[in-house]
Amino acid sequence: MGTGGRDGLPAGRRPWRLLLDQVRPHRRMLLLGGALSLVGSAAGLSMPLLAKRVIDAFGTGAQLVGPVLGLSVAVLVGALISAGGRFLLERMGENIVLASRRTLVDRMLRLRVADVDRLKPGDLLSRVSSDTTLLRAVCTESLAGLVGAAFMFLGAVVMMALMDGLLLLVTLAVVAAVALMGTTIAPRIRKASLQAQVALGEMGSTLDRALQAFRTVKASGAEGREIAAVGEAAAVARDRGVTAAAWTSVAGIGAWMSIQLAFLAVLGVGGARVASGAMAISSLIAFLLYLFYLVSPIGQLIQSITQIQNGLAAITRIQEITELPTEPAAEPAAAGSHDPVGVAFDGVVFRYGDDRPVVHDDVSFEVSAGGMTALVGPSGAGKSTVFGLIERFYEPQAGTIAIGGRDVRDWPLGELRAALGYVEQDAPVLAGTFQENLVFGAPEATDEEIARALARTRLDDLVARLPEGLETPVGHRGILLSGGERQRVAIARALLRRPRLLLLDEATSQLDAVNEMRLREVVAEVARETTVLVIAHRLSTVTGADRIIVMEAGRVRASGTHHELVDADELYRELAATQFLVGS
Ligand SMILES: Nc1ncnc2c1ncn2[C@@H]1O[C@H](COP(=O)(O)OP(=O)(O)OP(=O)(O)O)[C@@H](O)[C@H]1O
Repeated sequence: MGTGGRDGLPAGRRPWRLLLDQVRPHRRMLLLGGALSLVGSAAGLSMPLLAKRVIDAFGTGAQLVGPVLGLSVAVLVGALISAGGRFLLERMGENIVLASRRTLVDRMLRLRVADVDRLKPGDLLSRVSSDTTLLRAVCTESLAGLVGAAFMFLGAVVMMALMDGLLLLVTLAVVAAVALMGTTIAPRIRKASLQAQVALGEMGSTLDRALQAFRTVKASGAEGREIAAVGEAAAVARDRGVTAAAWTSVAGIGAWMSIQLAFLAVLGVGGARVASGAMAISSLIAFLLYLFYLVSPIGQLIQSITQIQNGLAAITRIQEITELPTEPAAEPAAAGSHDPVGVAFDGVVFRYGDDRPVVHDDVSFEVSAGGMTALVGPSGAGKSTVFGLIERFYEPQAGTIAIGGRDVRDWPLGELRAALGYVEQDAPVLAGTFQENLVFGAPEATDEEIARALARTRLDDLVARLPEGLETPVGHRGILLSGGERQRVAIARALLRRPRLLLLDEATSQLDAVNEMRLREVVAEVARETTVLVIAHRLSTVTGADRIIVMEAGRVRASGTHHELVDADELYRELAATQFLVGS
């Protein structure tokens, strides 16, 4: 994101280059579409001359059929060729939008977790949907339109020069004024456009927040405030859009007035020359028609400048994402060993950012392969962060983390993640059907493996009761399932990957006694086959763990079995006392 110059606009001409990079792969289509447009324009350029011939034929009483036929064919062929060229350019624009969306999404999903933590999902969405759309107009109408307009402009100038040099000078003085105005106004349009897109992104993220926490919004009676917040962001986008429109109008009015002046001047000077017999009336009409051909490229120029400024703003926002570093490629690993592995943290120091507090302050512990180990401790002690570091979502500032005796940095990322099963805290189910959620991490899982995972997570009864079985939708973020069911679906999904180490971040929400017992059974059973590291918020779920590690304020303060810790560690004794008190 460090490319911003003043006003958040990119420094130098880089966005231009980026814009051309988008177009380069489609240059053949651009050339063909552009060429057709040019031929269409050339047909247009021939019209005033053909019209002059028709007028002269009237005057002299010569044959009319030839000139009229020529004019009609030029109109028809010119229109058809222009339409073909335009279609090709539009098609190219759609291809550019598709390519930029694909690149952007590919990049986004490969970003590092630490970077995505800082970004807003709604804003990211708006970059993929709305910013990319702006590129279409730039690459079709603007770039190709500019080429066509330049051709028309030069063609008209040449024809006018051949007809009358003085009238041409009058006309060019006007054009110079318009060009000067365009260069002053363009940066303002671009700035307003960038700000409008930023406001749109802001609106997207505000709406996204409200939709993600729909129930909380309603339960908090916050609908009105959230509606107002989204509306405010939309109003900012509108204001910026209006600012851009105002500058575009200024440019348009300026151009229009200059053109009127040019027409009047040409009519005045030309009329006098016709009156004195220095110029034929048909030549003045043809000249005025060419002036018309000079005017439309100027209009096109103004429009192109606006669109290009919008496009440059959009590409800046797209570039902010594509410039971020990505994770090393995490290609899915080939099925390797499924033997359980141990974990070792050695002197790990970690903070989420240079300006953030230390979360792990010299954390060291070892978990041997197989069996179940629990991480317990007060909220904020740094337990979930242990999982984030094992998955290599983040890199510690000091110390080492080894999985199966090998430093995590020495594991190919895909292989490391294939060896791990990770069950996030809360809402770990995506949208789609039961089946889609189960095989999310293991698309090649067989029906037999799915049935086994369902049985192991005690979900088989539930699925048997559902009208559509595995094809039943689970709702957005699994909203149609209960908290306990969601957690077991997430465990089943992790198990289908046959992990060598299962990381289970227990949901903080209270499960009912039946669900809690089921979860305990599931975990105990899984621990017979693989290493299970569970973050427990309820000690009752882990009293049977082989080993319990007690964390407090970013440090490991004790470890042992439940009974050892009740005897030896004050904090653990307190946690146990409070929880059993509450539980009884
Ligand atoms: N993505 C993040 N970016 C910045 N800070 C974070 C991030 N995740 C956690 N933290 C901070 O790190 C600290 C430890 O968080 P962590 O989630 O590891 O604690 P925890 O022991 O798992 O807590 P809990 O039991 O409440 O889930 C907290 O102070 C938290 O605010």
